[in-house]
Amino acid sequence: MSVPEPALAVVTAAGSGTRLGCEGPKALVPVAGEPMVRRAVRLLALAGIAGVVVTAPEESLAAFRVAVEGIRDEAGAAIPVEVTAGSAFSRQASVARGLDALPDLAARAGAALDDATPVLVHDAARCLTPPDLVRHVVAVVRSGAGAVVPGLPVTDTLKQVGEGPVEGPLPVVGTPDRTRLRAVQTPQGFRWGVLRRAHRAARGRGGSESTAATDDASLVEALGLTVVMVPGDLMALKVTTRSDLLLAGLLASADDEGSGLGGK
Ligand SMILES: Nc1ccn([C@@H]2O[C@H](COP(=O)(O)OP(=O)(O)OP(=O)(O)O)[C@@H](O)[C@H]2O)c(=O)n1
Ligand SMILES: C[C@](O)(CO)[C@H](O)COP(=O)(O)O
Repeated sequence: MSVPEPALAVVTAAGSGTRLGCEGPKALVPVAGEPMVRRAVRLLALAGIAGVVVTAPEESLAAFRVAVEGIRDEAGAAIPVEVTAGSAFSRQASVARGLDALPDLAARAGAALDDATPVLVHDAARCLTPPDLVRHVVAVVRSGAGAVVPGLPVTDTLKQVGEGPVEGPLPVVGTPDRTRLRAVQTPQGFRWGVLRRAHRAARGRGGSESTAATDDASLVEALGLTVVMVPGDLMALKVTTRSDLLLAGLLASADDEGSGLGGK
């Protein structure tokens, strides 16, 4: 049996954490005693990802390098982790910078980087993502999909609203059928050729939060290519607000103690 090509990842960690209201970079905030970025990269390594580029705030590169030192895979071997400057403008622009650093990272990891190489894009803020979900996304890319996203059915009724101030009041203009909607998570997985093409085509639009894409799969959709949805996992929640941080801390402590929490 042939050995599958190693998979690589870009972890986005250059955000400031405005909605969390933290003092320093959000990805350095600890969850159950471990900085979010370290936890996110460590779980990727345990899932067999061969090397990771981390995009960090430009002024905090040294602190991020310390935070991700000495991360090992399941067999105990250190994996290469490259910390590079992300963009203050948008997540999309940060991912683009991470992709620029990927060829050097692949060389350090002794991995090929050809059109079919599986490349994940993952949020440091989803720092509890189970290795099983990571492995599943990679497996679906290896089986031939160009782009794969995990997602969960929504449990609230969703309304579409008209124009107006965010705080409202706003007119309700529609109620989409929620059985066809999914709340999308990361890691999102791609064939390298597809991801590179999608980001190149969108390069001019990442300069501000209002014009940038909110995820990488939508850039692939914009090319008219197929994106496949697989079941997400509640543990892949995104730490955005104070209450998310509290919940993540509780879940991480329970999981670290081997409660078997997690899964769907
Ligand atoms: N310019 C940016 C913005 C976000 N991110 C990363 O993208 C992920 C998802 O972003 P989000 O949860 O919105 O983080 P922040 O931008 O830090 O949060 P906020 O919008 O509240 O400031 C995070 O891991 C964040 O670090 C990034 O790399 N570069
Ligand atoms: C990529 C993402 O996590 C998928 O749900 C999400 O769109 C990121 O949004 P954010 O506002 O940058 O946190």
